[in-house]
Amino acid sequence: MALVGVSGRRAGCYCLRAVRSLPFCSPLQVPALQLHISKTAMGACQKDFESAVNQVKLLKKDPGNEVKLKLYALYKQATEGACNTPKPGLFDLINKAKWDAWNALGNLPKETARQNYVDLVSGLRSSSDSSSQVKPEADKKRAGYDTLVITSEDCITKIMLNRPAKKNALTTQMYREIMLALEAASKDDSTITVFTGNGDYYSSGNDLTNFTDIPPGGIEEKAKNSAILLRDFVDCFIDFPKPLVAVVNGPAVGISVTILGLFDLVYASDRATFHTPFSHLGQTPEGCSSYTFPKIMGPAKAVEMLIFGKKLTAGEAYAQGLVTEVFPDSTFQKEVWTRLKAYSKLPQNAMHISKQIIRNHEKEKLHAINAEESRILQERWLSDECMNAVMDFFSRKAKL
Ligand SMILES: CCCC/C=C/CC(=O)SCCNC(=O)CCNC(=O)[C@H](O)C(C)(C)COP(=O)(O)OP(=O)(O)OC[C@H]1O[C@@H](n2cnc3c(N)ncnc32)[C@H](O)[C@@H]1OP(=O)(O)O
Repeated sequence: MALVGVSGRRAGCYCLRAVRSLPFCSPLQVPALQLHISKTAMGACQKDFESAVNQVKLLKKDPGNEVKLKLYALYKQATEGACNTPKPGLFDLINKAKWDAWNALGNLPKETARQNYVDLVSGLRSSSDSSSQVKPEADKKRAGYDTLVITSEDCITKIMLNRPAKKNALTTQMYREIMLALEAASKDDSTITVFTGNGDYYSSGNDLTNFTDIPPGGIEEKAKNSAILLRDFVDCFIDFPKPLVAVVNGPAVGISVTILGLFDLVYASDRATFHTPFSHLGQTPEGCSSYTFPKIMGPAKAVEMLIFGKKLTAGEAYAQGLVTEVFPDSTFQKEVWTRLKAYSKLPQNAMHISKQIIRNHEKEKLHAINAEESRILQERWLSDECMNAVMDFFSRKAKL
């Protein structure tokens, strides 16, 4: 089984740009996914799986590169199991994107991968079938994401973190899906892109179970991979070309707070709090916050947050310039979305060019800071301080 005929373009956020250049030659086929069923793909839903593989070739509409990558990864997982090939080189963009997508599935069982593949194709078929009908300009949920709900309406693409039972803690898969979603949003018709959380939390930050899934190369390899993931993830925010808005519906922790310094608007419910307990976790700042926070709120207040882990209320975060505006929780959604819908009607090009003027001169510096923060964290994650903090969380001794 092979993915064939792919070609790449040069890129900064290389993983995602590689996805962009996955080819789609004919509107009636998915030639990048010329799949042959492997004999290893046995099991309860084998027939459904084979049928789904065939249906992919008959899709009327290009499902988009992120979905194609997802299909590729699920197919490989279903037929060969966990990613077992060496990681392609840094500049082998296409193969690295494919490898990353497959590797992100970790130890997902083959049967689950088969089922997920079947479900994904079924979703694609129904959206492909219905897209040939006349449709109102309706809210369209994007297929191909397990941890996010992505919709586009009124020229706004909304990326909603969707693990409410886990307080929207960010798993490895979620980081990858967010990067894919940002890449797609940078190219879609929307004017602005919005992040928010489903449920009572905006996000509880990095999912601490990310530290428990240790690869064969041991914890050093885990730390190295995590540092690369972190750097790539934050790079996508630094480079994002359209106005980026955070609709902070509830408490925010860790990396979900630090990257707010890279957003263009931050609207918060008065229920939201902002907490970066890095020292408590034996960790250090990321998301460029070691630079953006002192710049936004002054060094004294930044130190209180980033070194001493002071949790800010929404009102305090507003007073310190991290938040643009705070709304009462009871009217938060209504007020914010009314505002954003009005903003989204402003001339798109003017807004995007203004963002470039405001942000571009700092991009190089931000990338360097991101690389340095990620490098330092790679070491921190191997420290006793950090490992003990993670173990404390799982033994329920510690809570923020
Ligand atoms: C690769 C890139 C790395 C980037 C690094 C970033 C650094 C950071 O983001 S540091 C911040 C890490 N986050 C935390 O330390 C938060 C840990 N969570 C908590 O302290 C608490 O869960 C909470 C204060 C957020 C909420 O407490 P509450 O009592 O309301 O709810 P819980 O019962 O604790 O949570 C429900 C459910 O969700 C699980 N969960 C919540 N947050 C996380 C998390 N960050 N990682 C893993 N799991 C989390 C929690 O365990 C519960 O699960 P169960 O229902 O299965 O017990």
